[in-house]
Amino acid sequence: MKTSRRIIAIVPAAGVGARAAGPGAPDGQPLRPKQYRHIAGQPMLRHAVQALLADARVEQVVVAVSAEDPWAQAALAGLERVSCLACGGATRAETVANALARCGAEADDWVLVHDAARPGLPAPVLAALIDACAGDDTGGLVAMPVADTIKAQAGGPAPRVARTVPRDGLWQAQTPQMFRAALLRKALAHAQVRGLDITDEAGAVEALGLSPRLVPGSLANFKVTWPQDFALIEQLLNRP
Ligand SMILES: Nc1ccn([C@@H]2O[C@H](COP(=O)(O)OP(=O)(O)OP(=O)(O)O)[C@@H](O)[C@H]2O)c(=O)n1
Ligand SMILES: C[C@](O)(CO)[C@H](O)COP(=O)(O)O
Repeated sequence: MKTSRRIIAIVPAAGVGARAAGPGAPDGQPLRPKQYRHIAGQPMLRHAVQALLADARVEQVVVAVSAEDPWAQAALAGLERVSCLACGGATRAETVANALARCGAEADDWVLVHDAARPGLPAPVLAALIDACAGDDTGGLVAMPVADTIKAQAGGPAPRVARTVPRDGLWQAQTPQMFRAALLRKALAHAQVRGLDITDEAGAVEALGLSPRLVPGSLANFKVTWPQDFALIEQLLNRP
């Protein structure tokens, strides 16, 4: 029997971008979800998808959008190796699980999950993740070692420090995150049945008792989350 080892990317793009919305557009209309706002001349989603397509080992990019999404087709027009599924869920994890159920990945295929909100993924970071995971039994994720001193917040009306948290060995999770399709399906189903609040694929895999590989990421791969993030990502993506 042939062992399938394709790499299929899933881009969850069914969020509303509430934290990025700010006060709204100057004309009073609500802003479109952040993944469709233009950065360096094209939608954020298109940048994120192109970053994955830059590695020829990625066979297909599956973009998961919400059912009433009127923007995805235009945002992805003309891109090869890209398909779109209207399978958004109430949470990011649900969107990923829905896409995983419908994307056609076989058990042994690798699945790379990458946020639409991370348009600055550098090609060498993606290549390093694929290289590191291809020979790994569990899979892994891109992440950044914590550089700043970390404070835990105390209760009360205004934010105050409860304590300083030792940062040794702490990493900030980014995407892409790369796992075999069968493992990721099992992990997401397990998290759902147990009612676990997981915010990334690695978290679901960890809940099975496994230890995903950490691959150093990049500051450029930050998640566009707040209104002020657009100016920064615009500068980064406009750099020659
Ligand atoms: N139900 C959801 C929620 C999020 N996402 C996607 O998950 C990625 C990371 O999520 P985040 O940055 O938190 O995006 P939003 O949920 O849109 O942002 P917010 O929490 O500010 O509303 C984004 O590509 C977003 O579109 C998704 O596909 N389905
Ligand atoms: C998956 C993720 O990008 C890792 O940092 C992040 O958790 C997604 O954002 P959310 O705010 O947790 O949905």
